[in-house]
Amino acid sequence: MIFPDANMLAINDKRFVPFIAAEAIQTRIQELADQINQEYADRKPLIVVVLNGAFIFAADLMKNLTIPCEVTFIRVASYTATESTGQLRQILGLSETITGRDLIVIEDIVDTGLTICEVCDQLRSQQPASIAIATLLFKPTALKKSIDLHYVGFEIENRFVLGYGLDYDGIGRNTKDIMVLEE
Ligand SMILES: O=P(O)(O)OC[C@H]1O[C@H](OP(=O)(O)OP(=O)(O)O)[C@H](O)[C@@H]1O
Ligand SMILES: Nc1nc2[nH]cnc2c(=O)[nH]1
Ligand SMILES: [Mg+2]
Repeated sequence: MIFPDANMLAINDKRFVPFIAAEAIQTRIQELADQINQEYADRKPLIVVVLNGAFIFAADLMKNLTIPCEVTFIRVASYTATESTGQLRQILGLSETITGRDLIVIEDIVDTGLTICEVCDQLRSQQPASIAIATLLFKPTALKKSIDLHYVGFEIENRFVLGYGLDYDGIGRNTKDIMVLEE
């Protein structure tokens, strides 16, 4: 990945080095938004942002959308509630009726895919008209569940990344560039 202004970020014992530059991120987001603007030209999608990680990507993507759209924010509970069917993480915060709506779910990263699969399964149970996924980052070699990703910013190798919404231990979400854990 390219990065023009070399620098380094240290958090606790970890060192992160530049990986995807802010300019490259913004250029790619504009391309994704152009695609969404075309494909949803005659629809009014509901943008479903998965907090916390996706908040910066979602904001920049939405600024480049020219179609009418609404936005809502959900969170996947970090605790697990054991039910007879197995382990289920709840979706918190969804107050809208999504039945019959065209949903675009926004994630910062699809890694194992477990989070986005859970989110989509639970959204699907309320019978939306359609669900598309937009993720800024995708680690294909880490994927544990097969999932159809409609809008992918960057496919990356299986390394821990940080910045532009992504954290390490709660820190580091506020960088304009994406950094990677130094090997
Ligand atoms: O594909 P997966 O292996 O499930 O990983 C991806 C998820 O992990 C991160 O969220 P996290 O649960 O760490 O919470 P956060 O968004 O609040 O940082 C990221 O924002 C995705 O939601
Ligand atoms: N910060 C961060 N969070 C993640 N959640 C799943 N994969 C990652 C990653 O590579 N970095
Ligand atoms: Mg997340």
